[in-house]
Formats: sequence, C-alpha cells, structure tokens
Amino acid sequence: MAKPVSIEVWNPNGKYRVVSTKPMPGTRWINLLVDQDCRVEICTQKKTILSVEDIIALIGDKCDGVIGQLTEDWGETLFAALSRAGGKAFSNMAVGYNNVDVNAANKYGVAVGNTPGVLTETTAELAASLSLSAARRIVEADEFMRAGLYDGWLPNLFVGNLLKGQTVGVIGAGRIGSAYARIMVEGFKMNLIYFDLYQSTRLEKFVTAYGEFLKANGEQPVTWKRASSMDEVLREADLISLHPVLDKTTYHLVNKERLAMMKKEAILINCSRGPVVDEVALVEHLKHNPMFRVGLDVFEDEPYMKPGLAEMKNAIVVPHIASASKWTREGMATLAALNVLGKIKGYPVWGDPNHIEPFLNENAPPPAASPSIVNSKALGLPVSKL
Ligand SMILES: NC(=O)C1=CN([C@@H]2O[C@H](COP(=O)(O)OP(=O)(O)OC[C@H]3O[C@@H](n4cnc5c(N)ncnc54)[C@H](O)[C@@H]3O)[C@@H](O)[C@H]2O)C=CC1
Ligand SMILES: O=C(O)C(=O)CO
Repeated sequence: MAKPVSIEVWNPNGKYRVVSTKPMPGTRWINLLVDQDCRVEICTQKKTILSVEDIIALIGDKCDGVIGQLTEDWGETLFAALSRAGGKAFSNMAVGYNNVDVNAANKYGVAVGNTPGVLTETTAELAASLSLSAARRIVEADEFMRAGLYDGWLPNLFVGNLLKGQTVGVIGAGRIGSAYARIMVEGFKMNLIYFDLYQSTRLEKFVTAYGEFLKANGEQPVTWKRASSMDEVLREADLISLHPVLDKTTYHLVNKERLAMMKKEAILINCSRGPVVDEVALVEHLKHNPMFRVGLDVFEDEPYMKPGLAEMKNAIVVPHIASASKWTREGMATLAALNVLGKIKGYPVWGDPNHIEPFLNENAPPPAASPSIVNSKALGLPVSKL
C-alpha cells in the first residue's frame, strides 16, 4: 500500500474528482474545473518526480480524471488504477506524450490529452536562444567575466560563428520546427534545409515570399530545400535543430555515425527529447571536436546528464525549460484541464488541435470540447462541429 500524499483541495463538494499530480501555473485551469462542478485535488508533495506508487495513492478509490506530467510513467499500471477508480480521462501537461503508453490507455478506454500549439513559439524561441548562445559562445564568455578573467579587448577573444547567410537545418518541421525555421530565416537571413516525413508547404511558401521580399529590396534572397534524407541536412547545414516526436523511429536519430557527417564547426540544438540524440556519442564527439557546439534543453536520462557532458565548454545545457514562458505554461495547464473536463462531461473532441486559440481566450468561456485527445480515433470519440 502506497503512503498517502499531501494535497490541496478546491471545491471540496464538487461532483467530479479531478487530480493534478503537480501544482500548475495560473488559476484559470482551476476555475474552469470548479465552475463545472469538479473537486480539484492538487498534489503538493515536495518530490519532483512522482512514482507510479505515489500516483496510485493519489488516484485512490474514486477519481474521474487526472492531469499528469511528462516525468511520470503512464503505462498499464496507472491506467488500470484510474479505470478501477472509475476514471476515463487523462491529460499530459505537455505536447509530447512519449511517457504515455497509449495502447494501455486504449485498453482501459481512457482518453489521453496533450497540449499542442500553445507552446510552439515559446519552444522555438528557446531553440533560437540556444542557437545564438552557442554561435556566439555567450555562456563561456559570461563565465569568463564572472571569473574575473577579462583584462581587455582582444582580436581573438571568444570568436564565434556569423549566422547570416549560413544554412539552418531543421529535422522535424512540424509546429515547433517550422516556427524555429521562420525565426532563423527571417531574423538572421539564413537559408533553410529541412527533413520531415511530410512536406511543409506553408514553411516553403514563407521562405519563398521572404526571399522575394529581400530580392526586391536589393538584398541576397534566402532559399529553402526539402532534403530527401536526414543525412543530407547533417552534411549541408551549419546549424541544426532537432524537433521530431520521440518514438521508435527517432530514438538515437543522431548517433556516432551521423555526428561524424556534420561539419566540424556545426552547431546542434536539441529541444525535442533527450533520447533523440545518443548522448554518450555526443560527449565523445564534443571532446574530439572543440569547434563543434551543442545547445541542449533535454537529456537522455533526465534529470541526469551522461558523464563528461557537464565539463564540456562547447556544450550549453539548460533544464528542459523550452516551454517555460508564463503565458505558455498557463495555457498548457488550461488545455490539460479542458481535455480532462471535456471527457468527463462527454463533450466531443476539437476538430483541429493545431488551432486551439478559442480555449485560451480568457475573456470568453471555452468551447464545449476537449482541445486535443491523441487517441480519439481509437476510442471512437465524436468530433466537434464548432
Ligand atoms: N523541450 C521542451 O520543453 C519541449 C519539447 N517538445 C518536443 O517537441 C516535439 C514536437 O512538437 P510539435 O512540433 O508540437 O509536434 P509536431 O507533431 O507538430 O511535429 C513533429 C514533427 O516531427 C516529424 N517527424 C516524425 N518522425 C520523424 C522522423 N523520423 N524524421 C523526421 N521528422 C519526423 C513529424 O512528421 C512532425 O512534422 C514534441 O513531441 C515534444 O517531444 C515540445 C514542446 C516543448
Ligand atoms: O510539452 C512538451 O512536450 C514538453 O517537453 C514540455 O513543454
């Protein structure tokens, strides 16, 4: 029997019991649930990553829905526990759901929500920040200043890479990858090469139009290319950013052989999921190629880094904060809560999870729909006509 966990309760007499495994930013998500007769229980336990046992204790005997986190292992055991407690609704507070066994959820008839769209620009901006920081060696230079080592301007001090006119490579040009590509192309006049399983027509049109604009203004136009393989991107790009989902096909997508294909002075950014990169191979590559630089928001064995990574001057490492803007995190909480609420209330699923703006408008009630349920087809859930 798992030990009881500490909780904060809102609207104790609410009809539906909804549990959030973590406190989440803002209060709109709580108000939306309370207004619809939910008793909201928020786990306040001072433990960053809850175990399966902890979550079973939180679910208890009667639970209608759970809002969970990407650090939790949502598999057979938890979906069975939720189902036993009468619950049919779960949402990750994240767009990525590689921590969720969707087949297990299907087996117990539990809807699995995620939070697309609201974090697209925020995540792309962090990837752009890491790109600039790596190109211009910002973290190394900051450490140097603070260590009192600066004793005057020098021609060779912290010389980095100019991005303008170079080629940015994007692997996974979905919502976030495309937003990142637009920032780097428009902001830094980089040429684009991308690889995705699908063509990104909107992104191609954007780069074409921007190139024409530059040309009309007497500037060198930017260009785009859709690569026929990922290796083509790795060979040609000066700066490469990874934005695919994590699944069997993208595990260790960047490995020893592929690192060796990249330019010696290339920059690699990862704001997707840690296991997309073979981190042991990356540490070796960084050791042998001091001009190669990386910016990492995610790690293979989070919260840990592989041995040697923390010592590498040519690596910038931040703790999975790519979606950490106030607006985005509050929006993620809102979408996750509305995914759970929608299933509890028997609402249909929103037709286009790429356009979730109506759910984020604080001045109007949200549509009567779940914003994004990844297994809606498997469960045969109705689609909203709104
Ligand atoms: N570091 C962080 O805090 C954050 C990380 N993420 C990660 O970013 C991922 C992407 O998010 P979105 O852009 O919203 O998803 P998305 O679904 O719009 O884009 C993913 C793209 O990856 C492509 N893809 C899938 N397999 C591929 C392969 N083998 N090779 C190349 N491309 C492939 C898909 O076709 C799709 O276009 C999430 O799944 C999540 O893991 C998302 C938000 C924040
Ligand atoms: O949403 C995700 O997938 C994250 O990694 C955190 O925002």
